[in-house]
Amino acid sequence: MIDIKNVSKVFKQKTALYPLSLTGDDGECIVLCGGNGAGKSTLLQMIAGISAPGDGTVLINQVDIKLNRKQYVSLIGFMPDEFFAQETLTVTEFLTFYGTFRKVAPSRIKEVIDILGLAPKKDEMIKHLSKGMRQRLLFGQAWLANPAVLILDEPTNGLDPYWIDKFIDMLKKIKQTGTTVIFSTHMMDVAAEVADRVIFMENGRITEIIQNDHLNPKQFMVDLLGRYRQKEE
Ligand SMILES: Nc1ncnc2c1ncn2[C@@H]1O[C@H](COP(=O)(O)OP(=O)(O)OP(=O)(O)O)[C@@H](O)[C@H]1O
Repeated sequence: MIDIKNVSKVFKQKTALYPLSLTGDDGECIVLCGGNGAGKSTLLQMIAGISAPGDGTVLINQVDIKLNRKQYVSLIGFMPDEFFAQETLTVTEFLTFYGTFRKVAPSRIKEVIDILGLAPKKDEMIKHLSKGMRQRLLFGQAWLANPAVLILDEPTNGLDPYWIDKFIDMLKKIKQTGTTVIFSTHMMDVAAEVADRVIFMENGRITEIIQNDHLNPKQFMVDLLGRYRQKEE
């Protein structure tokens, strides 16, 4: 579970996040929505421990990164919005590299490659992969060790409709294992399918939270689209 208490972030003079608190339960999926510069990536990077909050704390399963970084990092998986690795590594080498830190068995690496449809590309260098394949690989890296909390920055960017549907199915299964999932997206249909809660952000603040009661999926979609269009106007 995630417990965010009063975190804020200022870059030089620019406030990227005003003090914000949020919790995410085991098995819950939280989706962050909002326009460019709303603060979604800043918040996700703070939960991932990549960017330190100016103020406040983030706890994962009660662990504070400032007190036990090693344990904190072992509890999370993070998919950034851009590729960050040496692109001359092959698909298998890249996942093996990350798997080594997390003591992931080779059989699990193979399983993730298969599930993500990357088996035909397993010996291909990352630089030769399409955008969608890179996205799947980045997702695989985050999910590899079955973390307690999965943090994904715009995971469906560049995915074709087939892989968007697969991604939605995967997240539904991952939630059932008790993993807390938090991700950002501009795709309301993806949010409507998997979110238990959708958090709208604007200029570094939470502006609205829409809870999914799972009783009326159509109404949830209507509520999300209504809120999204309101923001666009
Ligand atoms: N490293 C940085 N240095 C300075 N300002 C930054 C930095 N990272 C983010 N910001 C600023 O913080 C604000 C929030 O940015 P952030 O990337 O979190 O938004 P976002 O909601 O993820 O946007 P997008 O949908 O475009 O990815 C923006 O005004 C951005 O310019």
